[in-house]
Amino acid sequence: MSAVRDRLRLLALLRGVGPGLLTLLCGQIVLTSMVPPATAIALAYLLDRVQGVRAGSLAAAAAPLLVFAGVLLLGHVLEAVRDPLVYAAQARIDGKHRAAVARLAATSHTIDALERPEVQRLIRLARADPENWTERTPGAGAVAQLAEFGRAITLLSSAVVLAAYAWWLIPVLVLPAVLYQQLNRMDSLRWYRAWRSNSGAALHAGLWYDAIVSPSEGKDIRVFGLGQWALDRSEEHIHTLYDPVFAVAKHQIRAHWRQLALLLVPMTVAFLAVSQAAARGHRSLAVAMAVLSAGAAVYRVFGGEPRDVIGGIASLHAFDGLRAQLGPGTPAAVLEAEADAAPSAVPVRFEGVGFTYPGASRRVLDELDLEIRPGELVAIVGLNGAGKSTLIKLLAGLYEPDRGRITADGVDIATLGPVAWRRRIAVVFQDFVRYHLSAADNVALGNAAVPVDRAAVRAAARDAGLTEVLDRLPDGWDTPLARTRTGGVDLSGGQWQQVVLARALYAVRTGARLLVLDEPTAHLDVRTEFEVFERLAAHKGDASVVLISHRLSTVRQADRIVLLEGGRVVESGTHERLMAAGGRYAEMFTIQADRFNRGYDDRIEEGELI
Ligand SMILES: Nc1ncnc2c1ncn2[C@@H]1O[C@H](COP(=O)(O)OP(=O)(O)OP(=O)(O)O)[C@@H](O)[C@H]1O
Repeated sequence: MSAVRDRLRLLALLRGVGPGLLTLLCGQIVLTSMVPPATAIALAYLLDRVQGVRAGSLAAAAAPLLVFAGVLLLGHVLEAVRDPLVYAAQARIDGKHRAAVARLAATSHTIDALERPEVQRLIRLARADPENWTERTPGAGAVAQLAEFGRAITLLSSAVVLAAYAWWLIPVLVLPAVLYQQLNRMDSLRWYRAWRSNSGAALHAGLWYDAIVSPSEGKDIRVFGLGQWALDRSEEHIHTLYDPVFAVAKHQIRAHWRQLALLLVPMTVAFLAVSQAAARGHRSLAVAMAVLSAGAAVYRVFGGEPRDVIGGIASLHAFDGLRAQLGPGTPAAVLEAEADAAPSAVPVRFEGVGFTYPGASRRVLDELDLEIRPGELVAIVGLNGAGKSTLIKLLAGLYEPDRGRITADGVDIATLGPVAWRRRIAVVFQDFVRYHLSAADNVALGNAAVPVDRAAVRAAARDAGLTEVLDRLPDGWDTPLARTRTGGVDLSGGQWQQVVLARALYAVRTGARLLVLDEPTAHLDVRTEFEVFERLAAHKGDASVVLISHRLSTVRQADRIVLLEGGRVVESGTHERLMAAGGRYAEMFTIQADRFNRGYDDRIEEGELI
């Protein structure tokens, strides 16, 4: 029953093809399915006439000859239009299906689900992207399923021709043919399982292959001389993927005699019987020819591709699995409607927040209390691994606390809804994204919810100290920030940080009231960093700012400095107060200042503190 439901689901995808193209495709399939029996009948008609006319005067055979030629010609035309029609239909279905997978993945507003290997596996399988070494797509499955109806028409109409001659031809020819197709389908299923059982190898092969051809990994590959090594790894994984598939294929070729026997034995029996009847004059040669060609058609209809249907259904099942993993989610339109277009700055509080990464045992945040007041510039400092970035990810709603809550003006941000909350905040992550887009788009992506405001883009770039960099770009604002794009350029790490800072400042100019920056100045030299900090303080308006930095010389200007250790806030106050208190912050600052004065890196590692 579920097999029927799966097939109906595949057919339902054909709605995405559009009425015009679907009509053409159905027409092509139905007409193609009628060609074999029509050929059989046209042949019988022709032979009948040829037998009946005297040698030398074949004029009476002209009409049946024309009919026969017409049927053959129609078959060729239908064959020729098949590929473009199928290609267009598959492309439309697959495009819509992949968009649905992306939409489903986007309904997950936290990122913990996307970090699960099972979710990534399901996304790859559901998307069925040929780039992921997937050969069978839902589009191919849907079209193959439709084509199976065409084959059923051929089978039925050929069976009618056969039955008109002798009913016993049905069990002799049609039943073995159905069994033949069943064996084919089982073979395809085994083949598909062998293929899927090593899909992880495809992923690894792809990773090494991408590393060889990508400009970023290409640097390491060349510097460390890893080219051949990476190629060998990629080939190893390809072998892991294909060896079991080839083994199954080899076994199937060897065992193919069963199918051959099913094909040849009944066909030989039936064809001998029909030929003999014609030879003895019991039936005319014309009828015998019609029966023989209809009998052959019965077997030809099973030349289809069960793998397309199996692969397409597997992709739909993966889509269901993904939906189960990600939960129902809330439609983006509903969340958009709930979001406030012009939020105001409000106090944000971490109240007894505890957090452990899914699958990890160590608690990263533990009973953390912190208040960010409206308009305040709070710096968060701490050693590597103290949990600073985690705190920001929770603040951005990318993970939910396992204990306690984060509130905005007293309301839990979890109940505010992700869109409403994210409209209020702008975040620059340590591992920010360098979009292969123009400089202007890279800044304007700070707020995709409003139409691009060129004046705000320019102002944000100016505030981030980016104007000089942009002035030097060959195509100004429209220059793509990627060397792999025509006319594109690559920026230095520090310049990229300024672009991303401008992105966040653009978000503030267009409505965000909490600016969160995770090490926004790590790539900047000390002077530029100082300037950026000054600009930030000057241009943040009434927005609150949370800033993470390892350079304590920069954060000393913050309204308040918060030291994170052991998953909680251990010190909080202005630079002067914390220095006067002589605690951990004062110790860190003194070590850093000393190292800086001696010309070393000013970061402090664990173990340097007493
Ligand atoms: N996605 C993740 N899954 C599991 N553990 C993680 C994940 N991200 C971070 N961690 C762990 O959480 C702890 C805190 O990491 P976090 O990145 O928040 O520290 P941090 O203070 O920002 O460090 P740094 O100063 O080096 O950036 C670390 O032990 C890290 O290994």
